Amino acid sequence: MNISMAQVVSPPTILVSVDTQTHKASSKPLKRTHKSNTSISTKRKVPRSPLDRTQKLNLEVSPHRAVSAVRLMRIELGGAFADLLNEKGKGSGDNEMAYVERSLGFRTKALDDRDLRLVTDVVGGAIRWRRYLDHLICSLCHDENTFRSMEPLLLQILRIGVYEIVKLDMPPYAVVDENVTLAKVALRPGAGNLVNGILRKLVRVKENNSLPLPKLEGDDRAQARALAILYSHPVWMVRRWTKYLGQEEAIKLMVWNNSQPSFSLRANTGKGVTRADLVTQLNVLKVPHELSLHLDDFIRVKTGLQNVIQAGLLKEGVCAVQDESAGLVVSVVDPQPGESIVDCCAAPGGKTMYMASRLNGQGMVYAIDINKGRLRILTETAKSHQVNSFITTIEADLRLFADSNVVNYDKVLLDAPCSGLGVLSKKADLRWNRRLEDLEQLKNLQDELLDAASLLVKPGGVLIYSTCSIDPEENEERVDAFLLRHPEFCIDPADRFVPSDFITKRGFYSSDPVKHSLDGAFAARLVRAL
Ligand SMILES: C[S@@+](CC[C@H](N)C(=O)[O-])C[C@H]1O[C@@H](n2cnc3c(N)ncnc32)[C@H](O)[C@@H]1O
Repeated sequence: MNISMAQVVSPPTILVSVDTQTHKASSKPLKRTHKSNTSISTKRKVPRSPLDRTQKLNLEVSPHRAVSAVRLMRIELGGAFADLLNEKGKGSGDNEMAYVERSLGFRTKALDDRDLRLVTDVVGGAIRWRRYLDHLICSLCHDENTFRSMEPLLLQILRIGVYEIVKLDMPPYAVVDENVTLAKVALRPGAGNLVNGILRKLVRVKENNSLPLPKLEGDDRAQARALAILYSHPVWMVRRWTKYLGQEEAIKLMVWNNSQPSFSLRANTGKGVTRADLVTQLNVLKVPHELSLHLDDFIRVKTGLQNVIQAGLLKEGVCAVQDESAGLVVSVVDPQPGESIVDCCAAPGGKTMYMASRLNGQGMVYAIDINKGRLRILTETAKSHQVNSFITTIEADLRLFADSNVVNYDKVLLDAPCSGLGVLSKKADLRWNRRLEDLEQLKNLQDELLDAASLLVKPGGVLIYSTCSIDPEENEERVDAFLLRHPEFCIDPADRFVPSDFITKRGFYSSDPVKHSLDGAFAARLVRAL
């Protein structure tokens, strides 16, 4: 098959993409009225002289708290992504301090490795536990209005303090003092007094074992509201999971979502790096790891990802951060040398890279995506992974591309835009940015993309539909609706490609965060009649 770039590049992209990266206005449970009075500016300023810098250096404030407060502001008000800020690692320290200076008016001493780990823990934790923390802060305020009108920076400082005392069990009076200092220096003495009052009350109620938390009692709605505070999730998610999984499993899922995420690394065999090579490198870096039980090229890493990033292993394309649940989707595709595979919603390219490396030097992956910026990342990654000769990128809306394209392919992967409800442990802020209404929009888009993707499958070829959601309405229900519209397709059980533990009664692949300790993902293999 020959498909030149001129034929396929950039049909007009007229529809806006909706994917797991779409950030919507957050649906906060405890609404607050105060407008931001601390700007999160992204403007570059003229570089300061070294003298200026020393004058603005504040040695009283603990660096990890100042940086955490500013990161939290950037995430909540500026739309930055928690996981991306974490991935930047130590190298971004200077830039980070510039943000601190612009937002707080002073610099702190530079972050050391311990500070950096604390920033990751505190920021991730304060975001995940936001609803729980806000409930405690509001309960300990003089009155509800004080909470509702609290300025954003003050609230972030309190969230940090409460999280450190209640969830990290840090020495309480040191936490109180340090956060009071931060509030005084970054805001004003009165703000420090408020932080002092609330955190001291918290220490007392914690010591008496009487944290003001709701009881799990009353009707379903009341229980869902209580669970939403106790496990810090939106009420609609609690209700949905209670309906589909039952209360006990819903709680286990929320506990998983609140736990420190672990990561997997994939050795880049496309570049000739074996898993044994990667193990050697991780040993040199003293990064604790375990071999994946399910995939030959994968290694699990619970801590030490920062060391891997700092050593340049990702940048040099030695390995990629990829969850095993996503790797197993590629196993369901089962790329074979010589095949032509379309990756319909490809960017930023995690699955594209793995598929290309499994072609063993023969065949082509056509990577389509509507988002130019994300496709650019895919192209760069393909170069550093040395699989660019086996990938053709196509910037297009799949629906327009499929309508105008006459070529049929062996395999078509549709890794559809979805709610991302399976990856909430890794994407700490996603739960607050998703709304129930998003699901309806996403389901329509998924149906349209499935119809479009099906046009690209050759007779006898395979369509693989996947998501990183655990929601049946985005998974099995979309497949069922598709099969009703397209009787020329039928289910091809995925049990030949992934361990039976991941196979549902109907032959779909499904990873369950609680059962498998992986992200939640889904994939269905659908074969087109000859
Ligand atoms: C879940 S992400 C894909 C992740 C990717 N498969 C990976 O493994 O890295 C969904 C992607 O669908 C793309 N997308 C959304 N609507 C699209 C459309 N109409 N046509 C093509 N791509 C679309 C988004 O830009 C986004 O990159």
